[in-house]
Amino acid sequence: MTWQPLDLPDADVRLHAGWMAPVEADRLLDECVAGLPWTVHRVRLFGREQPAPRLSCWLGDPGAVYRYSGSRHVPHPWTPGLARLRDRLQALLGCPFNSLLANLYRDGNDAMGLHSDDEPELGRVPVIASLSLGGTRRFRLKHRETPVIQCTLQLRHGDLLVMAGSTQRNYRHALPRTARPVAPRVNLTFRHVACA
Ligand SMILES: O=C(O)CCC(=O)C(=O)O
Ligand SMILES: [Fe+2]
Repeated sequence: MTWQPLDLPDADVRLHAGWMAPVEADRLLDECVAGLPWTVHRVRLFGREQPAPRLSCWLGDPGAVYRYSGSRHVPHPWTPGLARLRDRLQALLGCPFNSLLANLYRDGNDAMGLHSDDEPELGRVPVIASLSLGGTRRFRLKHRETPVIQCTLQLRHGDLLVMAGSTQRNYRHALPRTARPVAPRVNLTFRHVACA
């Protein structure tokens, strides 16, 4: 398998199914679940602060402070394994990543609602590289202006999804809940934030 561009107007989304080999993905999943300082972030939803339905952790370079859903996040330092993965993704995609949001979806009740990764510090044309580990989950993309333009992908263990260009400006994305029994899933989204 290699890169598959998604056929979506006003966007640049590419999926490399099985980008990371299963053995390596197994090891990284275990390292992340056991080794990252997971917390429940608070998110602002309809004007109210509430606990996010998932566990999360920010990692990054010391200056890469990031505002997300109304809170200010100072990153944890890179672990050796995640710093190596960051270097690999920078070389592969030819762009810098100084920050990583890791999410742990413990079961099908954990989810992420429709949003864009369009905070000002990500810049006008952010490149977001997202690695999926663990249980397969659905990922939805929905056009902002024309919501009938949407697509749903299944993200599997080792899949790498890259959202670039005008994707964040024109689309929102989500990881919906599911009633199906699903294994825990870790998602690693590498980003570049402008340092203050
Ligand atoms: O879990 C996913 O695949 C999506 C995560 C996401 O959209 C985010 O971290 O901003
Ligand atoms: Fe996102």
